Amino acid sequence: MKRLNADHNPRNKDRCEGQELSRSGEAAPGTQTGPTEVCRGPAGSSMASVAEYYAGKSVLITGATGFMGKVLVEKLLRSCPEVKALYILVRPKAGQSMQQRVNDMMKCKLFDRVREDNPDFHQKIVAISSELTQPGLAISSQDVATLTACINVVFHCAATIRFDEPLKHALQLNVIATQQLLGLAQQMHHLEAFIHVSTAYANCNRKHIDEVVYPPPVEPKKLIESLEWMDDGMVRDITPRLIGERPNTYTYTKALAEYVVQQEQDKFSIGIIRPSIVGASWQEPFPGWIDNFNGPSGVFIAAGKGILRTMRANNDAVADLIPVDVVINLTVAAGWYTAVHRPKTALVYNCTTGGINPFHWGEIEHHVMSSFKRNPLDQAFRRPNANITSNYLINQYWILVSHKFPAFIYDLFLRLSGQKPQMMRIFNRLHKAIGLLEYFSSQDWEWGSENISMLMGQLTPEDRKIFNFDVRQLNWPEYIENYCLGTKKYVLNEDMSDIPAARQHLRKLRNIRYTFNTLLVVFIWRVFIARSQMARNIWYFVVSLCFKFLSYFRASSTLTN
Ligand SMILES: CCCCCCCCCCCCCCCCCC(=O)SCCNC(=O)CCNC(=O)[C@H](O)C(C)(C)COP(=O)(O)OP(=O)(O)OC[C@H]1O[C@@H](n2cnc3c(N)ncnc32)[C@H](O)[C@@H]1OP(=O)(O)O
Ligand SMILES: NC(=O)C1=CN([C@@H]2O[C@H](COP(=O)(O)OP(=O)(O)OC[C@H]3O[C@@H](n4cnc5c(N)ncnc54)[C@H](OP(=O)(O)O)[C@@H]3O)[C@@H](O)[C@H]2O)C=CC1
Repeated sequence: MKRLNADHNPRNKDRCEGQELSRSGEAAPGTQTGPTEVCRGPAGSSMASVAEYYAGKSVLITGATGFMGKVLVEKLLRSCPEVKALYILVRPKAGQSMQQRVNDMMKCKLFDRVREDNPDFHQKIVAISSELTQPGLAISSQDVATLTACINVVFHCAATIRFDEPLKHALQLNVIATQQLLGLAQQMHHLEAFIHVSTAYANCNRKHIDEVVYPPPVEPKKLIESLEWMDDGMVRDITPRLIGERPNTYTYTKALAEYVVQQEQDKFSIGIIRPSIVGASWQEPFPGWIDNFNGPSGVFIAAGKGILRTMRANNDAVADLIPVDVVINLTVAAGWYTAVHRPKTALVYNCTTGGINPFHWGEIEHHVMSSFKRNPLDQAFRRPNANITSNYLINQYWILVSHKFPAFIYDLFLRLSGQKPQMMRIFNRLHKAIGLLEYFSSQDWEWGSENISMLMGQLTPEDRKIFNFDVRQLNWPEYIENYCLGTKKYVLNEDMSDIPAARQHLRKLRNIRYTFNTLLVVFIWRVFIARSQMARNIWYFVVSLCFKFLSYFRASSTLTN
């Protein structure tokens, strides 16, 4: 471990020696953040509660229109009501101007509680036009001047989270844009904390992951320079060699980004948050809030609609889901801690559940299925009945029997009735998506969580409740139930009052299945009987046995009367 010369920087003058809270030693010298040393900030500031700290502060958020960014904006407005302003970097998209997008975002149900507390909450949100893939993040010089003059805390959430992103694009957004944002942060006169949102899977090539920044797979600067002159075809060809044991360009570029962020730890105080698989909210602002198909949500929905019947996953592997509100509470608290205590080196927080309150994919399957049977989704294709298996061949068999065959029959029916076939197309997309997720559901990892415990210990009892990230209290079955309901209400926008009709629909599907199965058995049997003497003999034997039993039963009941 090399202690970096934080005190060479005038901004770090009042950093002081602190007590050691955790020690982990695997990373290479000069690249690891541990042991995590903390130090007291200026007298009095360490006594401030989280909300007191954010009072009067200006905060910059990237990725505020995304899943986690929105929850972060909401939480800061609701639980730190004295925050001065939230500057959010937003780009125009899909024919909508930046302002239209921000207006739509603020109308979202997620903000209902904030709206109740403060109907004028939108006045605190300042949208700044920015395209992160452009030079200078495409922020106007006037906006740069505003940001450098007033920002106290930066939360960097923006990223491409697609698993199939071409390397050049993933690098552009996840690494180069991060570098540019760090450049902007350096110019900020009053910056107190820079919080970077990474992923717990940035180092998924390791089995045990400590709260340290590991050596990058390649020096980011060199990679950026090399990719500059390569055309897309060349980059595509060398991507598998570059990403090595990592499953995709997403985890690879997130690992590089962590390193790039850590390189700036001498210049300002940094925190790196590493959430695992972020799911619907647990408690805040209400249980079950979710607004996208990413990660497990798409899988749950596909299973709830009866489309997904089989997937490769290990029943006994830990499903490291983490509720979005837990991640955001930790992020806000880490912002407070980083600003107030000014750690000498970037502190990494592994925001995971597996080591603290483990739950397994097999259990997830059970609870998701029973939840969707109790509260079905509208117009299910078949009755929800998904099974996970770690066996490749068994999975392939069920894909053929339970995915491809029904899709073929359904598309045939659509064709015959003059409609456009669609089921095969849906299944092809589903297979692509689950194929990309299987890596994460087929194995498990261990994450160290000393910094999380340390942070929890630093909060006042009141803050521990307001910014709760103690997942020991998480009741998984209840959480999964609310998660499934959340996908129904907020992702699919289905009406809860239609649940009785959805149940009726499932009963209809069950009856269709029973009828179909009975007809199939009768048909096969008839074909068999017509062709085989042995089958006929068995059939006569069974029928005569039934008759004998009936006559015996009749005779014995006549005698007793
Ligand atoms: C009950 C059984 C129990 C099962 C248990 C097993 C569950 C396993 C779950 C494992 C999750 C592991 C996640 C690991 C997360 C790593 C953590 C992070 O840092 S990173 C954070 C995590 N990052 C991610 O999760 C990113 C993963 N997603 C991707 O990379 C891309 O979306 C894509 C490659 C899958 C499809 O690309 P492309 O073909 O260009 O198409 P589009 O993108 O345009 O979408 C097309 C359609 O598909 C829809 N849909 C989307 N996702 C899913 C899904 N998962 N599923 C189903 N559907 C999905 C989408 O809504 C759309 O529908 P529609 O509007 O047309 O109707
Ligand atoms: N979701 C998960 O399971 C996990 C997420 N994370 C991390 O959390 C962070 C947030 O993830 P999440 O909220 O789920 O992701 P989303 O995809 O929901 O949000 C991504 C955000 O980044 C913005 N963005 C993307 N490209 C650009 C661009 N070129 N210019 C400006 N803004 C851009 C998006 O803006 P726009 O709306 O304009 O597209 C959006 O606001 C990411 O860093 C991710 O790596 C970590 C672990 C798990």
